[in-house]
Amino acid sequence: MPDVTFTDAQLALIRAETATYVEACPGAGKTQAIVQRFIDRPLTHPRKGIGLISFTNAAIDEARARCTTEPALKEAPNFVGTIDGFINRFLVGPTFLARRGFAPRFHESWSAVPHSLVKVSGVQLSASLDWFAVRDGAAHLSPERVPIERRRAAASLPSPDLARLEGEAMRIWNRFVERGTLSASAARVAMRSYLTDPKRREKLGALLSDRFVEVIVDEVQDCSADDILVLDFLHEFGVTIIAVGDPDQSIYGFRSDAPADITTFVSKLAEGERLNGNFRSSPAICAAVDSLRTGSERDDPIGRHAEVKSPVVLLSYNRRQSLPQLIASVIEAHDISRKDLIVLAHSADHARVAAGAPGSGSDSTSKLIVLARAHHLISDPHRSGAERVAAMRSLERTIRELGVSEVVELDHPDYLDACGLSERTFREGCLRLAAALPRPFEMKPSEFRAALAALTDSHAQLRWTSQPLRSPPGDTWPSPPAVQPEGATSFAHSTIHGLKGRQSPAVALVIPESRAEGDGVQQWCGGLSGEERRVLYVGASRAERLLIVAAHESTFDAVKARLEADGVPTEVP
Ligand SMILES: Nc1ncnc2c1ncn2[C@@H]1O[C@H](COP(=O)(O)OP(=O)(O)OP(=O)(O)O)[C@@H](O)[C@H]1O
Repeated sequence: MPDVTFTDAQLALIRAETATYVEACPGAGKTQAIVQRFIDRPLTHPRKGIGLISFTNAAIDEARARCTTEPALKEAPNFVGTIDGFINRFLVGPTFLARRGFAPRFHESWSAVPHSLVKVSGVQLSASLDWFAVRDGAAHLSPERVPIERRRAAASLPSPDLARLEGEAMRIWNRFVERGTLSASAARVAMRSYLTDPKRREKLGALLSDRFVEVIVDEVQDCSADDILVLDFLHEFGVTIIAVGDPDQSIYGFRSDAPADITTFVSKLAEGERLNGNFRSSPAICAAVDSLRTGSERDDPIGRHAEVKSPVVLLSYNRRQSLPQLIASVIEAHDISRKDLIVLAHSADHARVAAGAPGSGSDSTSKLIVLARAHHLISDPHRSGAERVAAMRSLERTIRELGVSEVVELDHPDYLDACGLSERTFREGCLRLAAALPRPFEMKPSEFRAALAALTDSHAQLRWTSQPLRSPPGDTWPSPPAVQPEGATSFAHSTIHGLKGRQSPAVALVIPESRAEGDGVQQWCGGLSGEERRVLYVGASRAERLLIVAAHESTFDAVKARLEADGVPTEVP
């Protein structure tokens, strides 16, 4: 960890004796301070543990890295992890086991679970189970969870079709839960029901207050209504809650179907001094962040970049493909090395293209196309580790869905048993399959299908069949993924959500086309608060020395005018 001298406000947070909430600006050292608290506190109670819960990996990674010198810190009775991990481990897992006699299996989302696609014959839209919210035993398609490119199709579904789709979603959901397969949202539904049963609540409360003396919560603004239920429950049973957050960085509202009342919860805690000093960013970046913030607070640049004079650089673009070159010229002029820049956008594909990396291609759910795309991503050395792992999971899931009739409906552990495989040998089998395939997008879909049909050893080992695979119309691939030209390099890139809690010396923030139904720039320039504006705020506040705002030409004038009106030093190269 960097050698830091904590400020008085940070020290007050590190040493608070009672349940406390502290609000802070971006880069205020919240994460640094709570990790320090986590390291310092375990001696406060001889037997009980401390929990550190975060919504981003930044705090978790930092805490785990610090624990390498004292490994006992991350062991029982302490806990370091996400709120999902906390809910599964301490609330849903043990209660489910006690009630049903077997332990549930948890998945971050349904997308990793085979057979979780919701399809109804005669209904145009096939839906991910992740797009539904379940309340009181009924599934509701939640438009905010539908990817933007499918949202219109979802919104225009006739009501009878929607009802059938929701009915089918509930049926699939119940079947999984019955068998003990739970996504994070299914675990929350179970948790809600456990916590509303007074006897169970009492029992769980006693267990948890015996286990934890304190739970520290980072990024509390990202709590859903269910997360608040957990914190409220812990507070009620006497576990000290230390919460830190920045309300303007709340960018996960789209995941919940009910708004979380964070204000009421934090009002039950003592309010610590706001951390206004921004250790991360230069003065121009702090000014841009102030402009993007809905409230009137001001960040004070107090860190090692407080003397950096660079203005915020504004770029206008028409096609995202033109951005890599424009960005390269800007960083050269500002003496920033390529490795110090990250391109950020709301959408992963926008960030990728603006960074000069190839796009992902079609989002079709046809199994042949899914396999082709997964194979392409796995074998592309320019893809990040995370992308290749996600592609591997998608290939594994598809192979399971292509299972022969005796195994296709089995739950994963039963499937492994039936095939005589372990999780490791199953994964190795899928990896071997991927390695044996030719490059799909250099041949016709029917030829790729024939190559899959010829993998008889793999069919026998993993018990799958290529028979249901169909070639797309005209035997041509719909929008195959682009290939990185030989010798070309792209910038690092990420979604804004993906860089939450972290920072980079230089950031190019890509603002997309203006949208008739409203967008972040309209909220910002119209003085309105809104999640899309907050996403821009989070993106801009990741920058340490140089912020490039690359705005589509449909929003550029508005962005420039707003920044200038707010006194932000800008430069248009
Ligand atoms: N007292 C301090 N002195 C010097 N540097 C500090 C201090 N506290 C934090 N920092 C540095 O400031 C940067 C931001 O810290 P940190 O990530 O903890 O902020 P944060 O409040 O969690 O930010 P955000 O909410 O925007 O993600 C880091 O580089 C950290 O090392």
